[in-house]
Amino acid sequence: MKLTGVELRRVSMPLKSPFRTSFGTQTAREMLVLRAVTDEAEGWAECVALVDPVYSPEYLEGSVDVLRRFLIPALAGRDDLTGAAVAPALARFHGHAMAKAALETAILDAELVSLGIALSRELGATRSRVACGVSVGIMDSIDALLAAVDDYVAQGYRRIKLKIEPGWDVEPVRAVRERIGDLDLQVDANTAYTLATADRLVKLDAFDLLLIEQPLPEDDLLGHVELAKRVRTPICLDESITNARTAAAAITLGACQIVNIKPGRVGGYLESRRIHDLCVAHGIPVWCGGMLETGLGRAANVALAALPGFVLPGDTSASDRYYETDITEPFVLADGYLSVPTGPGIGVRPEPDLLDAVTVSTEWIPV
Ligand SMILES: CSCC[C@@H](NC(=O)CCC(=O)O)C(=O)O
Ligand SMILES: [Mg+2]
Repeated sequence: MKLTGVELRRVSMPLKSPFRTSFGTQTAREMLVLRAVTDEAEGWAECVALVDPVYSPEYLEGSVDVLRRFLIPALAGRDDLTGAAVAPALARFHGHAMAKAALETAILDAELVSLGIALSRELGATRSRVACGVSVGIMDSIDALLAAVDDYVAQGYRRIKLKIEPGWDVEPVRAVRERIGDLDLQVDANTAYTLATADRLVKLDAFDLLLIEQPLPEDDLLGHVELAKRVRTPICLDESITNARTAAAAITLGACQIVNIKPGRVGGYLESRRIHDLCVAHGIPVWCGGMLETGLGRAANVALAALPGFVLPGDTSASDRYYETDITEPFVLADGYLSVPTGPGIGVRPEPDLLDAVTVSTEWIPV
């Protein structure tokens, strides 16, 4: 397969309601959609980098720049291009996992479409549907939080995840646990605590949580090792897990007992499968994280979440969790599950007029 060029499309999707985490509040999701044109098929993907480098060092304009100047040109001139060849071709460039993931996924999608193979099949999925959790932001009041949680429980979500930060942790978790009975419940701090302020997290042991996600800064593996000795609730890492090597280090050190696998954060779906395989070998449960993806990223995440080691509900919510209108056929929750796409590649395509309606700009990069 030979790459002709890549279209980079800035997209802005309004959120149905503000999504507040410990690192800020989002009211719209601006992201990058990639369309890779090859001599055999087109491939689609999205780059999940945020506009600001507040979740990880990557940010949207940085991804555009590194794709335009380094990553896309690195794939020029090859007539044997495959999805598996992308990461090695980009390895000399440090970092930029989300930009690399998007480019690899677009090439992998084109390859699988040309072969008529579904991404789920390529990755080794064993399920036809995946159990879904939902991520609930920090709210202005406990009442507002409970109203939102009631709605998600009524929709059938199989797990509730609450964003927390110092000052919004024990009380909201207690209120939600009392409200939802024994439904699966977990929290995500997005690095908001330090070992000095983490003692509050010991109080969360009273609420039978599935896990506490990324309580400390992403580079504080030893802090997580110490915290894991103080809290009974399992520690799950997100931002700290940047590839299979850091996953192996975190597991070996005892920094985490569960791993959130996010394809954009780790450089793509092939590295995600490597992390999955590593965690299964170590008896570490994994689940699929989310970055408020459109149906493009959501389709690929659901395919990944269908692998056998994904034993916990992921942040693979329905399209209407964040968006009135998705740019693909919407993903609709059925009994708390999403069906795994069966079509070739990622199994979905943007609907042109819906995509145009949220497009801010497009740029063609020939190779
Ligand atoms: C806007 S970045 C959000 C990162 C956050 N993601 C979620 O909470 C799930 C978002 C989703 O439902 O896609 C995480 O750290 O796990
Ligand atoms: Mg997280």
